[in-house]
Amino acid sequence: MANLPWIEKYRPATLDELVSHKDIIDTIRRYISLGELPHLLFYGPAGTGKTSTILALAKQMYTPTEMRGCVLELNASDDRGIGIVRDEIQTFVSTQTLHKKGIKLIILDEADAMTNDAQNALRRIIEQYTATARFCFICNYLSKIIPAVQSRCTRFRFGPLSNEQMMPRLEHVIEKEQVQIEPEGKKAILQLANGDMRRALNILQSSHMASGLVTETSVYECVGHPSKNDIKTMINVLLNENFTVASQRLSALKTIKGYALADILTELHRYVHRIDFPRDIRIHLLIKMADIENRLANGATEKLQLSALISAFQKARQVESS
Ligand SMILES: Nc1ncnc2c1ncn2[C@@H]1O[C@H](COP(=O)(O)OP(=O)(O)OP(=O)(O)O)[C@@H](O)[C@H]1O
Repeated sequence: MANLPWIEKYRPATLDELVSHKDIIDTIRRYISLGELPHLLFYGPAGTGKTSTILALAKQMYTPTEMRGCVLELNASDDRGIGIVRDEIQTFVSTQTLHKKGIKLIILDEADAMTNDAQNALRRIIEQYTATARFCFICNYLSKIIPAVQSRCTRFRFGPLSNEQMMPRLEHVIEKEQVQIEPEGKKAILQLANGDMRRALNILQSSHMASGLVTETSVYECVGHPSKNDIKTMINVLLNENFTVASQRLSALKTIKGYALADILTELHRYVHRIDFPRDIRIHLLIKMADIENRLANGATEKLQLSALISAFQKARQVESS
């Protein structure tokens, strides 16, 4: 246990340990108590407890010995094509087990990576073995699950966790691991995690390992995310310097600190909303920044996109002064 990453060490073992999504957990508890589990489809952003919920449900439904025979868990490291459906899943659901107690559970984690052929092949199997097996599909993008599979399942959306929901869990781990941390450090972790509990625990663990006392600065440094001071400097440069100076200073800052332009854009976005720009200028900046983010996500070079960002601010200033 001691060597485990904290995300695994503190993976909720029971449904009670899961923070948030109370409605979903209550509904699942009802299914278990009535012994009427439907096929399930959990979807939503990463690190919100989808896998933990189904694993906790499985632990509640089966003893450890039964788990081995009754639960099949497939994730992204397994083949996602039609072969796995024909071979592994079909064989698993059609084989009799020594434990006659109940139904089998097939967990298809990261189901959005399954090919359409594989999902289509599952339609028959889901219906054919509905008396003896239940399927749980887990994915980030609902649109990647074919409508025929969606309509066979009861869907649950796991939204991002709020800071109020994450804080007690974060503090639980801080206490157990005796992490020295300042209140501002906790706030920085929650802000960077953005509703993803896995990310929050990973940042906490790496910041703790990197420095004795976890502070706001050490958290930002640890993940290589632009600090508030550096963002203020960047805004200042963008709003006041000419193109050449802005280009030199931002490139230098970016290189020295190793910041990614995508992270800089995320932080600038907050500022653009906060600064009192005239309406047209704000709209111009937001559209340009969204374009740059899109191009970065599609593999454009950072150098050219940084120039595009500086140009967007230069243009905004021109419009404002004219
Ligand atoms: N609701 C929650 N309550 C408590 N801990 C959580 C919760 N959600 C996530 N965690 C923590 O984050 C880790 C990752 O969670 P989990 O694997 O369940 O996320 P997921 O929603 O399945 O993510 P992904 O879509 O990336 O697979 C867990 O091991 C646990 O430590």
